[in-house]
Amino acid sequence: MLTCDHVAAGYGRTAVVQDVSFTVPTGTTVALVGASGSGKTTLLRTVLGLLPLRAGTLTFEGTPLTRVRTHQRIRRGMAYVPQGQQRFGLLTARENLRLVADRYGAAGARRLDDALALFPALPGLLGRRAGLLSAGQRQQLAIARALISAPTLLVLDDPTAGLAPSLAGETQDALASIMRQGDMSIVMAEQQAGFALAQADSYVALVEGRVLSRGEAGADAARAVRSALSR
Ligand SMILES: Nc1ncnc2c1ncn2[C@@H]1O[C@H](COP(=O)(O)OP(=O)(O)OP(=O)(O)O)[C@@H](O)[C@H]1O
Repeated sequence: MLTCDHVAAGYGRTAVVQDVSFTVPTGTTVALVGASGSGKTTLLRTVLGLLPLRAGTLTFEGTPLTRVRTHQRIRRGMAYVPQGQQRFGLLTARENLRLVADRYGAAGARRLDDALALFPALPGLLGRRAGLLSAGQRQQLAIARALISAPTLLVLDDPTAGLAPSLAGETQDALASIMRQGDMSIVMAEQQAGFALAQADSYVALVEGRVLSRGEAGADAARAVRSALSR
């Protein structure tokens, strides 16, 4: 379980995220929605420890994260898929996946197969350099790589933003399947307040870095939040 309690974060003199509180109960998904620039990425980077916490508390699996660095958070079970994945572009897709799978022996090999089964296009692309994949294919590769580490908390930054509808649909199907399995907690940022908000267990809507509303997710919440955010 992740708890964000009155969290604040920003850059230089700019306060971006202010007084944000929510929890991600184990095995559930929280959709983090808000317009471009509302602070979603800033908040996610703070959860990972890539940006310092300026106020409030972050607690993961019962432990305050104040002195826990990013690599330690990852070792404790967090995985982060940033928006617009560019890393390991010179390695093939297969090498990208094996790099992670090899750390986990037989379990890693099994999880690699499971991850490939979620993304029908990936098996045919394994020999291609990651840098030559399309943005959507690279996004799928990045999610697959994160899944192989069997995280307890998967943090996804707008995983379908800017993707062609067919690839966005495939990625959404895979994410919906992961959510249904309920093996991990998920925080998923989304600008469009669409798929994530409809499918998640709960949501947090941000406006200018502050919580506009939060509650149970679902189709009704998606409609209400879209209407509130467009005002
Ligand atoms: N490195 C940085 N230095 C200074 N300001 C930044 C930096 N990164 C982001 N910002 C500012 O912080 C604010 C929030 O940005 P953030 O990327 O968190 O928003 P977002 O909700 O994730 O947007 P999007 O949906 O477009 O990804 C914006 O005003 C942005 O200009």
